[in-house]
Amino acid sequence: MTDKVIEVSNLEKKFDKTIALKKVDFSVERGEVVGLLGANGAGKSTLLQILSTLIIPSSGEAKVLGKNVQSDPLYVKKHIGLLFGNDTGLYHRLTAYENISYFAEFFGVPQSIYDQRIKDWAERLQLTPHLHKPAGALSKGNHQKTAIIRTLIHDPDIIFFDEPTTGLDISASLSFQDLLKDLKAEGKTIIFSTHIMEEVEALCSQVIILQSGIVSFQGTLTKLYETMQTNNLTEVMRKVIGG
Ligand SMILES: Nc1ncnc2c1ncn2[C@@H]1O[C@H](COP(=O)(O)OP(=O)(O)OP(=O)(O)O)[C@@H](O)[C@H]1O
Repeated sequence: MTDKVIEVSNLEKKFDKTIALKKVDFSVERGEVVGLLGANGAGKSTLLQILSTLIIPSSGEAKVLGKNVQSDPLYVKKHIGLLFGNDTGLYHRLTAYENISYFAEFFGVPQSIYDQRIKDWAERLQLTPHLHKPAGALSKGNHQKTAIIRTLIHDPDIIFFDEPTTGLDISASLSFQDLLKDLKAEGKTIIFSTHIMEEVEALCSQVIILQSGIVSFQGTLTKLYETMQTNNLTEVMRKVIGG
């Protein structure tokens, strides 16, 4: 039996005259890691923002864990983690630790549990020496690592990452990839947008390609390679989005 945890049907989003998403249909099963690909402006962030209840669609429907994102936003918010690469939303005067623990308490995570999670993940992402510095004084990469831990601290079932490795160095990016593999092994469902093809090849069981707001492909990488008659993802994306 399939267990569809994300269902999107006929979804559209317009910003004045700009059509950001057009008749978008897809579903994601529990435990999938999905790479969301497309050129700048293709609609990736818009789609993730609708799934995260941050903006409302113009028409159509999006469901997360069987709940409509518009009619049940609180339920959806409780069960998702989200991170937007260009806007971490951290409080600059609070330390990295305080930013994460504030969020954990908001979600009712007991201190003994969140302390252990912060300790483990900070170690993995090489953030430990910076945990007690104000977020405003952190480098871009350490800021992003703090936001990654904050995204995961309430142990969400579904995780949306919009360009999560923005600002991370190679070592931290690889640690992040390992973290994603562990989350996948725990059965989490993850959708992440990225322009880094190596991340997609290393992590994704499925890919969704958006072109000018339209889903032009959804399926496994194997299927994508067969369709495009090459097993080089960068080549595929060059053909699909040009340049
Ligand atoms: N708040 C907004 N107001 C007006 N137009 C918007 C708004 N948000 C997005 N758009 C437009 O919607 C389209 C899709 O943008 P979106 O940010 O979803 O693309 P993206 O695929 O995430 O791009 P990138 O790879 O550059 O992050 C673009 O034409 C963008 O200019």
